[in-house]
Amino acid sequence: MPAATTTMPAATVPAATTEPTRIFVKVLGTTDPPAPVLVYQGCTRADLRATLCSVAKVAEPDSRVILALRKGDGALMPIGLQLPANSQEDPYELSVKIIGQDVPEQDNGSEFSPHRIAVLDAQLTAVSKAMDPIRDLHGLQAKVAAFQKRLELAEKNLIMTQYKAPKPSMRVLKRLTKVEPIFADQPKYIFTPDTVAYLKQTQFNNWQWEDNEMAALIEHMFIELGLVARFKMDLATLKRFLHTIKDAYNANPFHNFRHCFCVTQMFYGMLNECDLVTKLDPIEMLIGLVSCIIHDVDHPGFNNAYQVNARTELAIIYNDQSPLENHHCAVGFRILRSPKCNIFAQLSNKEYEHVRKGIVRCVLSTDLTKHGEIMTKFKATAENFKFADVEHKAQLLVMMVKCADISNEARPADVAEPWLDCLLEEYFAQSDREKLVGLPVAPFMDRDKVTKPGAQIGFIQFVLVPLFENLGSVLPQLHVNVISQIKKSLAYYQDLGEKLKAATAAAAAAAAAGPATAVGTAERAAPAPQKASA
Ligand SMILES: Nc1nc2c(ncn2[C@@H]2O[C@H](COP(=O)(O)O)[C@@H](O)[C@H]2O)c(=O)[nH]1
Ligand SMILES: [Mg+2]
Ligand SMILES: [Zn+2]
Repeated sequence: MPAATTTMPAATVPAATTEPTRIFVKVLGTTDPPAPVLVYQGCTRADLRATLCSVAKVAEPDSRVILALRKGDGALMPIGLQLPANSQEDPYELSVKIIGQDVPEQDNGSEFSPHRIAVLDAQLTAVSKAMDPIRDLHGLQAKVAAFQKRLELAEKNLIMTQYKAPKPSMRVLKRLTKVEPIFADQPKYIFTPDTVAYLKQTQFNNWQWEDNEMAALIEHMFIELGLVARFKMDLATLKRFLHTIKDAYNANPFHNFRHCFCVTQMFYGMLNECDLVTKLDPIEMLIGLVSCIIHDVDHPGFNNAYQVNARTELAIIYNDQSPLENHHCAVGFRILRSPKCNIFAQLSNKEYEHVRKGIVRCVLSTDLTKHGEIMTKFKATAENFKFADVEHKAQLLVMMVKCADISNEARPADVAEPWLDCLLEEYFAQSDREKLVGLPVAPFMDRDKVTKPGAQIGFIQFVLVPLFENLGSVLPQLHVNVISQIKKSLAYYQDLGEKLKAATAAAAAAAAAGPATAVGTAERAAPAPQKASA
């Protein structure tokens, strides 16, 4: 006999305007038949959670209750109002975990039972929450170091202190609809001539700056390149655009606003060091700069492979085709479309179309699966490169944005190495999650397989050096600071790799000789070589 239909709480059912969606939900670990649930348009996600809890006979939902809804094929379904209707024969499977409870009887004992996964998921969430202060500590250490550096620079009069506005500064909220006005008396940053000259160098140290300062430095680039004047940008709009973008970057270990700043600054550094400011049109510099700024906006911290394998919303929306890069582009242009952030407001239609086309091309080109194709095309173009050729310059911009995106190892060692730690932290968080939910794990992301030299040697040898040398065939000035630094980095990691190999062999020999003599891991036993700096 079919179970009685569960409907949403009466108070949340709107005055029947649209037919509700009927879904069937089977509670895992019970013998109850699939329960029909009516999902009304207008109800909230919280209502839906409450209803699912009542179907599973769990008391009031709170943050300790973890619900996981899967289709029959195992795909996780977001518990939201767009759940497609299904049938009693093919119901959604609902697993419930209450944090703090042991694995109950309904666990079928299998390591990968949906219930066990829900339990592990809940534990991971709890552990992750508990880790927050530790992550903060990591961030705090970097902040303290940055602050010390600022003090040193201030003492040397290299930077001027921030002008404090008499009114409290306005907070720019995360979502576009809440963009707040920027007033003329907002905190202003006045950078010394030394700082603005330093900003033009590819060897710039990003770690000394807070987020607001980095936004102000990017604002400075627009002004200094003449883009504000040429495209009649309203300065308050430019500030709001930059702050809205800043807030739309997530606090990931790697894909965060600081990465956005580094990429943008490397692009600006290359423009200057390679004499491109006079060779490119303002509109081309605008395309490159804005591409860098939006290129990873709202990155979720999980890469394209994860998006596809976990069948996430982004993978569905973009049909597995560069879901992240498509998303960054869409979010960027959505922000730009808002009148309060539209730095393109004064562009003619023709100019806007050119800019949009160029930016979309550059951002989509940052998907490394397109790397080979772009390299081959540019190699052919570079043989007879002409600054008078618009398509040649469009390809140059693509290459410059790609280079800037992966340019950490082109910076001095003390700037580059912390970025590798950030990247690995993000990789490991992804692979830990993949292991937990049974998704494929890429070896280069697996904490049990990755070493720093292992991560860098191949990447530098087979991606970075060929990429920068390809661009360097058109921009030979890149050899002076950038390509030479990349090669120093390669030598450093090759040296570290050798030392690690020797230490691993020594540790294995010691272990074979008897457990008492095997001390520490190979990595700990390896003497840390000094990394060559610029
Ligand atoms: N092994 C390394 N991989 C790197 C490094 N820098 C970047 N990357 C990889 O490239 C992509 C760049 O694209 P993004 O738009 O996601 O930033 C990044 O995700 C890494 O996978 C590096 O130094 N070493
Ligand atoms: Mg990206
Ligand atoms: Zn990036």
